[in-house]
Amino acid sequence: MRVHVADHPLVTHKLTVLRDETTPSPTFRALAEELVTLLAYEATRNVRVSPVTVTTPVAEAHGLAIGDPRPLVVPILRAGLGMLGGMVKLVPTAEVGFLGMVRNEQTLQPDIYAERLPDDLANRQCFVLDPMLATGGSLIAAIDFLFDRGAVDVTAICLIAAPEGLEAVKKATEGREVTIVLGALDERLNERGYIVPGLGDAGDRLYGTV
Ligand SMILES: O=P(O)(O)OC[C@H]1O[C@H](OP(=O)(O)OP(=O)(O)O)[C@H](O)[C@@H]1O
Ligand SMILES: O=c1cc[nH]c(=O)[nH]1
Ligand SMILES: [Mg+2]
Repeated sequence: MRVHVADHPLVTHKLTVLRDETTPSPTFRALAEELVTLLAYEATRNVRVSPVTVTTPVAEAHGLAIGDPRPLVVPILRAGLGMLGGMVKLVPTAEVGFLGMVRNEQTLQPDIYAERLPDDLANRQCFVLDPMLATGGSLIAAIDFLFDRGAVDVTAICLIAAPEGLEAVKKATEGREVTIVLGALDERLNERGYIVPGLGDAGDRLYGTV
């Protein structure tokens, strides 16, 4: 598993405002989109491309086009939806599929309650969006789901992760082509499975639920 933790003042600045409990939902939503755009730059480093030639007003230019089949972007509902706009801004030709997941706050086990993805993901590159990687249970379930459908590699973009969750994902995905791109790797999980210092419940903060 490849892990990349962004080390850039713009990312850290935006994350700092996102973490602040006084930041209201509209600002939180705007920042989540901006952050994913910055992280997507690294996450798409190995996106499949094919060579193309275009004609400029001066000469022929050899370049690249985002590959065929198109990458599949999968936001994990609810909170991952807050990252979708930023991702498709950067990769507008991507296909988008959805996975609805909720973590049982007593057992901390994830449950998949909705799915709208292509049946066959053979040979597809997938980009999973979820702001929080806490115990890792949700991301492991999402990655398993995509590989079971035939995906060949999965890159997850998360704004904040806990070391315990990152380790769990690493163990669970051994031997598979998995990349995790993070805005920050925080200190730990608390006794309720929340990331410390984290930002609280990302879904609630995005959508104003209290
Ligand atoms: O790593 P884990 O311990 O599995 O926790 C992380 C998950 O928890 C949050 O979703 P939540 O279940 O709160 O659903 P929501 O997006 O609808 O708020 C978050 O967006 C992740 O999907
Ligand atoms: O810190 C956490 C843990 C799980 N889900 C969240 O939204 N935040
Ligand atoms: Mg939530």
